[in-house]
Amino acid sequence: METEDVKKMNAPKKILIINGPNLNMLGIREPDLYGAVTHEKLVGLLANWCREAGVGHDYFQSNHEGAIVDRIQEAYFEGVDGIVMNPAAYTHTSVAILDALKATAIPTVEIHITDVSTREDFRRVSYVALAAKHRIMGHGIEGYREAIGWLVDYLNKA
Ligand SMILES: O=C1C[C@@](O)(C(=O)O)C[C@@H](O)[C@@H]1O
Repeated sequence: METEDVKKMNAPKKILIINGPNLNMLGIREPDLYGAVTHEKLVGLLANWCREAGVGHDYFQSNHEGAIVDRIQEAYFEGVDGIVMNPAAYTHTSVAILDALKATAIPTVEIHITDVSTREDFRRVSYVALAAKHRIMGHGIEGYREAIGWLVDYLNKA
């Protein structure tokens, strides 16, 4: 078999993008911090960026911790190759989401629109970071594009 064929066989096929609580309010929510791009617009951008990166994707947004845990577990049984995740407020509180990421061992990139390291003290703690392969923060919506690119590169090399 040619090297190019092996590369294609091993290329990541599908990633899951998860947005946590209140990210469905993008465009309305504190635009000075989170910008003017609406959630609907972001969903379209994510689809474009995944297409550009040559990877399929599913998108999931929830305001509920358990629903996010369920979705991560489902991703494992579906054979999803990687996760891009903005856990939003659950970043700073959720042992359950950390445990789901550890249980499934799906390579995950954590992304935040704002730079959580320069905001309130409680935002400096990230449980998800303990399982994430990479973190991107403070690059606005563009951070999602970087996260997709980073994950696809990582999966291609893995
Ligand atoms: O909801 C969010 C969004 C956020 O994850 C971000 O994308 O900057 C930062 C979190 O602290 C906050 O709770």
